[in-house]
Amino acid sequence: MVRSHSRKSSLKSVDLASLETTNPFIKLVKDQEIVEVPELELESGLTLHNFPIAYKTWGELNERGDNVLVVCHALTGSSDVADWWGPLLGPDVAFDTSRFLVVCLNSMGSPYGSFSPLNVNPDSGEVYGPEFPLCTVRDDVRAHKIVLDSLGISSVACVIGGSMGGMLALEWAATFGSKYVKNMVALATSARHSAWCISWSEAQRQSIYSDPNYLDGYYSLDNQPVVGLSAARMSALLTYRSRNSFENKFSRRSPSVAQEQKSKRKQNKNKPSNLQEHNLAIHNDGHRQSITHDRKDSVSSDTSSTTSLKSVSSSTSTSSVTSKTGKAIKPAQTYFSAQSYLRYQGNKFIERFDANCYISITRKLDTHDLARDRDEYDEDLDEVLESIQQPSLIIGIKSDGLFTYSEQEYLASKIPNSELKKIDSLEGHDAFLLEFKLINEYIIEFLKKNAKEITSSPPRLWQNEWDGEIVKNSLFGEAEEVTNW
Ligand SMILES: CC(=O)SCCNC(=O)CCNC(=O)[C@H](O)C(C)(C)COP(=O)(O)OP(=O)(O)OC[C@H]1O[C@@H](n2cnc3c(N)ncnc32)[C@H](O)[C@@H]1OP(=O)(O)O
Ligand SMILES: N[C@@H](CCO)C(=O)O
Repeated sequence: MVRSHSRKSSLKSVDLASLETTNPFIKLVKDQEIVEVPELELESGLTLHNFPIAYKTWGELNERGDNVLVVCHALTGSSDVADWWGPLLGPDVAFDTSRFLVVCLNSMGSPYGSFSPLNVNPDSGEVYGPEFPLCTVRDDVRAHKIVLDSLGISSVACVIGGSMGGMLALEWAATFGSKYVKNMVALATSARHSAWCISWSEAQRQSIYSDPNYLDGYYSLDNQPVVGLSAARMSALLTYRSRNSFENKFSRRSPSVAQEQKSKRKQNKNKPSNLQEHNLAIHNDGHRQSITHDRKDSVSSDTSSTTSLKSVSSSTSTSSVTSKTGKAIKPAQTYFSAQSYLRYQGNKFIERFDANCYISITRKLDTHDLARDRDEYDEDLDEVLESIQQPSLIIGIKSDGLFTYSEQEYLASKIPNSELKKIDSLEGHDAFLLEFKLINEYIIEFLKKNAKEITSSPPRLWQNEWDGEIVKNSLFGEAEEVTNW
């Protein structure tokens, strides 16, 4: 793990304590900078003033101000590249901190420090909540460019991102051109959000809307619509993996005791005493907002789960629940490891994300269309892509059902100076966050070819904190040789 070395901006720093008053999620990201962007006109025509953008940097800027890698995060990521692409970050790996200044800026709408529904609206004195303005991917890159300027950056050696981050990478390349953005790497992404992806966003937002605690988005943070938000994350996760990765990982296994504990599925102390309670317990297992506990002791009042099927199962094998004819009831297995995984992931997510932010940032994805309002190309997507002059690397995942491999083929077929690489992983879309070895190799190879002046320069002798130890970067050896997976 490499620690960040903050590069200071000439923009005013935001008062963190005041931001944290209304946004408890900011403190999940350590050591980031948050600056105030004085003004930006959004694509919608609305002008924002003095709004926060969070960022982190690693490495040092060279004298020319051009050894910069801009790394863009995905939907629920933050500026902390070390947190989600850690193995790619450090001396001599893809995001080579001994030669590049690596910068990651947080997208608007995210709860991790940039302008979001959790900020106070100066006009009302209340948090924006559902009144937060629509911000697009193009708005993000224009806001982020203002921050890069404030860091003394003259041009970007390469912009890199996966999924939503890939949308930003494409917008960076199209908006600022090849004089400013020299190269681009886009993984598992699209030039415009597909009908399939828009539909998944919609289904996830509907989960949130249907939570009685949602209150049109005017909920208080201590009573978030966590049921809807966790359901949204569960269905999103299914789109991030593949059928075969789940089959491989879980099959029809039951969860282990540890997994069951992780999913917070409580044992019901009161075993079902009759057939109705027994059936009810199976029926509502995992229902987070069960009201039945008001009527029956036999159903847990725990907010994260209701009655434990395990107790039901054991009760049915050992208990006296019987049919009218006195026959012991033995239900088939109804609780599986795959379920406990989803419940755990849902629980984990509500600890780190906000429902209005989720709605805002999924709407951002839906608006993504590289051709929108690019009148010089008659809003023709082929023409917009053909205008991207930068050497580009497109990385696609064969099993990705969300941003399909054929979408990556399309990008590579239209962007003139591009190459396409494949990740043959079972993991589906999220392979862009998991298949570090291959991604590292592809990016190193691409940068060696296209950012040769920087990759072949001697490492800058800044002191690097690696695994807590202060070490000097090696002056010898090729990147591949020192990459120990
Ligand atoms: C401040 C911030 O948090 S910034 C945001 C960080 N996140 C991002 O950037 C978003 C991108 N990242 C992601 O989407 C994910 O982290 C990924 C795709 C990279 C990896 O997902 P993970 O959840 O870490 O991995 P995976 O899907 O394998 O799940 C592993 C977890 O499920 C648990 N688990 C596995 N099987 C089961 C099961 N049957 N029942 C219960 N739990 C299970 C594991 O114990 C593990 O728990 P842990 O997270 O407490 O270690
Ligand atoms: N797992 C990623 C997927 C979105 O591309 C995220 O949560 O950001």
